[in-house]
Amino acid sequence: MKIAMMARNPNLYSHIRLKEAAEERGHELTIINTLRCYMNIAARRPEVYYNGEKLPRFDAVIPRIGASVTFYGLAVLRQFEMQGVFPLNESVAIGRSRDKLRSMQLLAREGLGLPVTTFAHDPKQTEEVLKLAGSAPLVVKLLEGTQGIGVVLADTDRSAKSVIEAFRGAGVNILVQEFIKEAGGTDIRALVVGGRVIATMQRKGAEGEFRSNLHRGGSAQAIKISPIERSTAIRAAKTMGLNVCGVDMLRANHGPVVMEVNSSPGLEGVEKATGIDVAGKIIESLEKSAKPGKTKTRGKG
Ligand SMILES: Nc1ncnc2c1ncn2[C@@H]1O[C@H](COP(=O)(O)OP(=O)(O)OP(=O)(O)O)[C@@H](O)[C@H]1O
Ligand SMILES: [Mg+2]
Ligand SMILES: [Mg+2]
Repeated sequence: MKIAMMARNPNLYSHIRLKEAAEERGHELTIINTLRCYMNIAARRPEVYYNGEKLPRFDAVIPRIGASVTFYGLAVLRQFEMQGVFPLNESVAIGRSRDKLRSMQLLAREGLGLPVTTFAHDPKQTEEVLKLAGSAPLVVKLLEGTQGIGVVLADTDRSAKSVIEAFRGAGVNILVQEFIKEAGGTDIRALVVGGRVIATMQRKGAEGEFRSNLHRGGSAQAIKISPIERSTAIRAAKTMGLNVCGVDMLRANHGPVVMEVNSSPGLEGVEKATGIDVAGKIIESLEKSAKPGKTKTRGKG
């Protein structure tokens, strides 16, 4: 196969591993800097240009679109989809997963376990939102945050109120969530590839930190998950329409709750913690589905 990987930094662990895994299996993988692509979107034959040249037709595209370049990255991905190139994850599914509020609404509709989550626009409703979410401790988080930045634990209703007001003052959208204390600063990341859970790890926050993100100093180890956790992860991936994703869950007293679904999961933490060749499994799943012209949406949404 001729595979394109949209990525800005070719030297990231995940990108190096995906390239290796593709080449080991006899494929050709070209890394394309997403932001350096340009295109004539009105052309009848959709093309993508790069470094002054028209890119050849690929059989598959692996989008690794960072949160900060979602908007442009998805436009480039759609252009590939319109050519019929099979995307590892479709643009619509990635777009959906980047919005926590939208994601949670879809997951709730499927009956998946979620932390109690509230949202309001008008600052006058702060008190009501707090009441709906239960009472402190509460987690206040940015709708489009990443790496744990913009996730705040408020120990009292008063501090919750001031955190909400501070975020509102900064003009950003937030969610207010019940704090799953019993998770004890850990969460579970299940890597779902092609409808199967292929690797699972537990992340634990640094001492005194409730956020388990590896970027915030957390550590990871392999873990076995329960059948309910497994089916929750698979259903979450399916609901989001993602072929490859990392489903993050918290172990609540009443069962697993989904926190978020990441469409470009990092491979370093999970491969090192589990010893599983996640990159290889991703390429293998691509081999099964990627035939030119097999994209379902062709960018239609
Ligand atoms: N409701 C909650 N109850 C308990 N802990 C929580 C809750 N929400 C978030 N956390 C902790 O904070 C961490 C960061 O939260 P979350 O994953 O929502 O943020 P993020 O910024 O999107 O991170 P990511 O880089 O994974 O996208 C979680 O991994 C979890 O450990
Ligand atoms: Mg996130
Ligand atoms: Mg997270």
